Amino acid sequence: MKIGICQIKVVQDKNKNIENAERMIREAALNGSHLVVLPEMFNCPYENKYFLPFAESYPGKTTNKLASLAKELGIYIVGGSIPEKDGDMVYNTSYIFDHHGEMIGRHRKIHLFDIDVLGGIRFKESDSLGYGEEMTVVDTLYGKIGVAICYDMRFPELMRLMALEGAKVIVVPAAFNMTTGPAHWDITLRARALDNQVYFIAASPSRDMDASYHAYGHSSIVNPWGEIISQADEKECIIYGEIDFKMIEKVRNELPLLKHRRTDLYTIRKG
Ligand SMILES: NC(=O)CCC(=O)C(=O)O
Repeated sequence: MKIGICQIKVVQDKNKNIENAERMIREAALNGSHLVVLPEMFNCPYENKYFLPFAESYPGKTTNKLASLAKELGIYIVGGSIPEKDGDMVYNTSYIFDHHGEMIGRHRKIHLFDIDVLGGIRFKESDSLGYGEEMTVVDTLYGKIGVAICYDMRFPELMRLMALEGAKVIVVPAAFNMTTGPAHWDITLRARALDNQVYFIAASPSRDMDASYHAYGHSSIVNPWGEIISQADEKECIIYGEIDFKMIEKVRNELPLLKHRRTDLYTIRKG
């Protein structure tokens, strides 16, 4: 399975963002991608004040475009994430489409990015967004794929549950920043891939120093041995990588971490 990650430059015009995503998805498909991945909030600047005005209910303009592209091009799309409106709530939501254009999964970000790093970044997603409540693992022709969004990847329990649920590939639309990105991006992706013996696919927007949030970029594909096999810099681009399912089995057989877990000891006992 060939993966294409579109590291999109997000602007303040939703239509332009959708057009740009379409252009890049078409290019990635033309170059042989079976699964195309977009970044977190790819149709909307990553700032609380934009989430509600850019939000749409399902089905909407953005998801209709993704569904029709998936069908026309015969590819799977993990549609980054967009602000999703549901009643009075807005969620940070990723829609997943199969090669027939059917929506096969929807992940609402479970862990909201509420942080305050002294001298660095402060962000409080929960000021404008609601919490997702479910893990997302979808069935594809290629096997099971887990989907989570950005800050979700910092929670090893969720990643492990997806692996135990059968995911061989974990896809994470994301948007780390210039405080945490240089310090934590590579190491987190590599650790999650290594711990769970999965391919780990992380998609970021490109960096725009004129925006209020400076995305780290560095969209990456990491193999189950923890090696980065493809990585972008900070600019708009598409990167590619092959998923070798035999390698997942080989690593899991040679180093049977998932089998060696001592689950009998992993419960905190009181008293
Ligand atoms: N959009 C996000 O969830 C950002 C997460 C992030 O930057 C981090 O350090 O975690």
